[in-house]
Amino acid sequence: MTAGRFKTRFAPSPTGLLHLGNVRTALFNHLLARGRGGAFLLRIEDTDAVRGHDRYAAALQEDLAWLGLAWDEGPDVGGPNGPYAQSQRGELYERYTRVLEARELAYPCFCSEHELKMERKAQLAAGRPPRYSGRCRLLSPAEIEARRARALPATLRFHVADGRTVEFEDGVRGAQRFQTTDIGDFVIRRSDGTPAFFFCNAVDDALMGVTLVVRGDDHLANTPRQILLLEALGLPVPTYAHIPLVVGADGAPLSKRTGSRSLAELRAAGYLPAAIDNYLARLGHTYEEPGLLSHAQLAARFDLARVHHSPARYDETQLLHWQREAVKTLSADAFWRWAGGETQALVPASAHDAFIAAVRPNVLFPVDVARWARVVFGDELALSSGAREAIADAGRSFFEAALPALEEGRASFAAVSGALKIRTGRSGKTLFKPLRAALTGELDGPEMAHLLPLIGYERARARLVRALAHTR
Ligand SMILES: Nc1ncnc2c1ncn2[C@@H]1O[C@H](COP(=O)(O)OP(=O)(O)OP(=O)(O)O)[C@@H](O)[C@H]1O
Repeated sequence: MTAGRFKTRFAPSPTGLLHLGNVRTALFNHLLARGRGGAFLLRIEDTDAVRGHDRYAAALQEDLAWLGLAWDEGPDVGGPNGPYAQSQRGELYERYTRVLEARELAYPCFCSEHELKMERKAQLAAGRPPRYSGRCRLLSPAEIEARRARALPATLRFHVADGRTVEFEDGVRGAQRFQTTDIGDFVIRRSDGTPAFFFCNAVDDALMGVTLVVRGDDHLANTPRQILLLEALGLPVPTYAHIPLVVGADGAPLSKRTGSRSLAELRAAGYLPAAIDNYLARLGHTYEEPGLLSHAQLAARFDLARVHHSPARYDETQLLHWQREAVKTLSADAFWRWAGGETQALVPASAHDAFIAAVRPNVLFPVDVARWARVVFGDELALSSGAREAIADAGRSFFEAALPALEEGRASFAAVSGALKIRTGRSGKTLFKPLRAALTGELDGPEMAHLLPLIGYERARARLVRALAHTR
């Protein structure tokens, strides 16, 4: 067991792809570890009998690595407290349940689901909060043996002494108090022999030397139970910080079960790690700095005291804002890789830098870049309906004048539009709109002064001839 060093962790259950809710929890833990020179640990919580664990465990590691949330201990990288997948730690949990049994703090419970349900119903009807009555704790050794002889399924329950108060200082929510009388004896091993989530989770945090647990406030009610377990086992109790969940537009928490948009999906669409990083670090947490920050800067300024106390609402407009900021900062090489195969195939090497400079302010995703690559370098220019209309409105005489103006100005947009202004007497929108429509097929886009040299004289000429044909 390592002690002392500041250590946070992310402990997902690999039951689906990570969404922005769980990713933000991972990020907050990572920022805290990096900001305080501590360690960040990744643990895979795969004890429940759900299929697909391996696939999702691999996917979540890929996601975290892509986002730059490298773990100092965990799968692949190893560390002194492994193994880091709970499915490989069964013996350890057994050992700690035996400790509780030996201390007479855990006992087998043979109550059936039906019996428990009836008990809860009766308690609720009597206006009391439902909790296990502790009935099986009173069984004598002989009665226990008799039930075992009948092969009755049994869970293992942890005995919670009545009349105590569990107190802890939550890193976000401040002082917390829970009465043990409200908790009741709870299950630490299911009847199929698998250990319960909060048992393994608490034991692992202690054994792995985690000093700060930052997790969603969906876990708040587990915390007093986990503190009681760790105290009973004589294991160190970490500090806890419960952060409000990220909710969707409908106000419901993002969840794997409800098919919230996954990080993998956002990555495939071309969202950049810096955009996600900056968006999530500010989702329910305040930074003074308005601009894009590096991960190290985000970490240095992260503070649990600035985590908001109400649920954070996922807002795609904000995410797009950070995406725009992140696109601005991509190096030419990174931009090129991000832009993808279609753009790489269309844009000649000699035009790389000029093309990036031209389109960068107008693109958010690789599909946008590819669209401009087709507009500039494609042979077949598609005309939007707006562009068709603008060309028709400008009329035949406009394009008859545009051809010699192009001849004169060649690939300089200032020269071409200047010559066209003289020839047609038009200026402003009435000049630029049909010209852009004919040359790009669109009414908006990157500056024509940047685009025309890339489109080049030959292609531009063909496009004006085609526009002329459209005016007939
Ligand atoms: N919507 C959310 N917002 C913020 N944190 C979340 C959200 N959903 C889950 N978490 C947190 O992510 C961490 C990892 O959780 P885990 O992968 O086990 O997901 P989960 O709790 O099973 O969620 P899900 O509902 O998506 O299955 C936990 O600390 C959990 O509190």
